[in-house]
Amino acid sequence: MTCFSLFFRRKRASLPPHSVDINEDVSGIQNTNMYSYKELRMATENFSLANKIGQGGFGSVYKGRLKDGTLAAIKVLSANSRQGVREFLTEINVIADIKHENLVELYGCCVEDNHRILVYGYLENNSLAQTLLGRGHSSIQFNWHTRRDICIGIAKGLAFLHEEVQPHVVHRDIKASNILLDKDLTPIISDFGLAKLFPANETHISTRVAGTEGYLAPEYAIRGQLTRKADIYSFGVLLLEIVSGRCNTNKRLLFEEQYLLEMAWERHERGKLVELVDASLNGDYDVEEAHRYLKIALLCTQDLPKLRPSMSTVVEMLIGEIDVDKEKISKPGLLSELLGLKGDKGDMKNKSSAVSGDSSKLDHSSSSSGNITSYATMTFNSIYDRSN
Ligand SMILES: Nc1ncnc2c1ncn2[C@@H]1O[C@H](COP(=O)(O)OP(=O)(O)OP(=O)(O)O)[C@@H](O)[C@H]1O
Repeated sequence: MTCFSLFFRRKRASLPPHSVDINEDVSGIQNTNMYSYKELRMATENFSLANKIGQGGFGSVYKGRLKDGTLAAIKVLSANSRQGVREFLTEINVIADIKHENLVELYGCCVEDNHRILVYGYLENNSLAQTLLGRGHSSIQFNWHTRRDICIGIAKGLAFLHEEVQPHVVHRDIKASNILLDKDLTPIISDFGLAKLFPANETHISTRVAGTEGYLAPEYAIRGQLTRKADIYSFGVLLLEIVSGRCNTNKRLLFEEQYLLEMAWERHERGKLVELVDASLNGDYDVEEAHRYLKIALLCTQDLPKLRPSMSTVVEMLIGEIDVDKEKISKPGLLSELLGLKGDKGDMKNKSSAVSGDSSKLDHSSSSSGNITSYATMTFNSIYDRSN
């Protein structure tokens, strides 16, 4: 096992199952409504399959009607939850006091015997992963205006967490499946189980890496250095997904098309960024705006965290208040330093085999594009694949 594989034990790597006892201190929960198990059982008709609306790492999610008639999404921590009790507590700790139109609303929780349940506002239109990026049929029309509004809404929610909430919140798991849509297709950021609070005087912390493959900022994935810029990187990846209508990684495609971020950098260098816009829009979009959005995505996914704009700047860029054309985008490069792989392509090839032992993908990457990010992503992915 290489040292890198420690980072990537599971797709949603965090705590090992049962690392925190179910009875971990819940007595401190004060800042939210406490529901009785009986009320939630009645709300969901005894947690019936008919009311089950989702399944995540945490456990099952049910739709239910509370005593006062409000519709709710009721998340039941499963006995063998890999999200764990600690994330249950984090979720309450982080969002119970926060209200924003782009953040999920926590109505309360239930802590009774071994039951650990979270109760949220119910959101009618599933997640972006299930709708925009899902393979199944979705009745939602994601036209350009809708996509633009979704991008702006997510950015505003994140800017609020990063810059207005005290202590600041880093979400750590911004991705398509954590963006839910309400009945008006307003995007709502959910799933705060991995979030970290940053007191005002702390700019970064070193932490165990948790998050989702494909969205992880390199400095965080490699060094565990967490700042708000890690969320901004993930947001950049998500922005690319929304504009292009595809997942960041799709291993069923031709090799050259498997990694969306690679494609974006490659198109950017050829001055053809706009080729990435979702073909299903049939050209019905504002070309300048779409180009701007793709450029913002690249600004957010620059290797050096300090070069990535803040979230409030991203909001201004998205709504057109800052001229993105004047912004310089720094090509990938830092990854090679982080991996200790400075040098020419030949160098990278040799070291790649040494690190991962899987030279076929890496050879392909370095010879086809010579792009260091591409190379490093391949390294990440091969390490990741083998450690799972
Ligand atoms: N507030 C909500 N309103 C409506 N549906 C919800 C709500 N919260 C969750 N869901 C549904 O439940 C599903 C599972 O959500 P959950 O947050 O538990 O897991 P996930 O984010 O999909 O996966 P993971 O836990 O691995 O990140 C969602 O995809 C969504 O369909």
